[in-house]
Amino acid sequence: MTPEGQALLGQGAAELGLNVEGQLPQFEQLLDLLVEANSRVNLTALKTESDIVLKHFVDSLSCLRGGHLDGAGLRVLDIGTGAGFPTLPLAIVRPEVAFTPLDSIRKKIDFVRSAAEALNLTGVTPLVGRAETLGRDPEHRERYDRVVCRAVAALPILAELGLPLLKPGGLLVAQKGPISEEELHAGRRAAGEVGGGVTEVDAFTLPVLGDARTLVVIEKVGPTPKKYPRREGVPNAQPLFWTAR
Ligand SMILES: C[S@@+](CC[C@H](N)C(=O)[O-])C[C@H]1O[C@@H](n2cnc3c(N)ncnc32)[C@H](O)[C@@H]1O
Repeated sequence: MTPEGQALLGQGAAELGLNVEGQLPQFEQLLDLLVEANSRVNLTALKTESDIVLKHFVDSLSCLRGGHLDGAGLRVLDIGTGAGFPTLPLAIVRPEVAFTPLDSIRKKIDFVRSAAEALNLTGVTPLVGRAETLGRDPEHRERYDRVVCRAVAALPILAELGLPLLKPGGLLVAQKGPISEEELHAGRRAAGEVGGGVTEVDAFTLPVLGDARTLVVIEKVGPTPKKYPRREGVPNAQPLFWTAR
């Protein structure tokens, strides 16, 4: 990583209240692995060092706002992790947390697995599959303390995919760009339908770049009805309470 990249990472993390100096070698290695893998398979649209540092690394770390991922032994599922975001940056700074990054695309999870091994992130257990399938699997349903997801789907869809996987009292932390009142309203209704309630809507700007971001937190306050999640593809095709696309 160039000195400019290191400075951006340090500044971005500092704005989030984090000091990542000790983890700089791991972030540098992750950058190298991502750039190298991206030259062979298309893993992420972001290609420049500054984009990867700010829009992948720092953006993923912004998920730590609110302290919802602080706690040794927390079990965290990352739905639609893609090339490992937000899991990999989070696992670098929170090695005491157990992360399960999930994606339906095998080549993406192959990368996440090899990167986690190379970085010695022993708390990371990547999984190929769909959230709808996991949500109906007794080995995964109601087994997680937290579900995180970044740039995956509209809030009502995330509520249906995420809430079945949470233990009672668990939290879904959805990382989004700016969110419309309509999406938020539908998300609140969908959360209620699947046993959750929105407890926090944290609008902020991304360090350095100033892009608008929102962290929406949904708490699992009651059981999720057995009929959720619906079968693969249905939550996306017919989102609960949400028609505006
Ligand atoms: C736009 S990408 C975002 C990737 C990553 N979270 C990030 O922020 O860079 C969305 C990812 O979610 C995955 N995905 C979408 N729906 C899914 C589902 N129901 N179960 C598992 N993965 C899903 C896709 O395969 C894709 O890799």
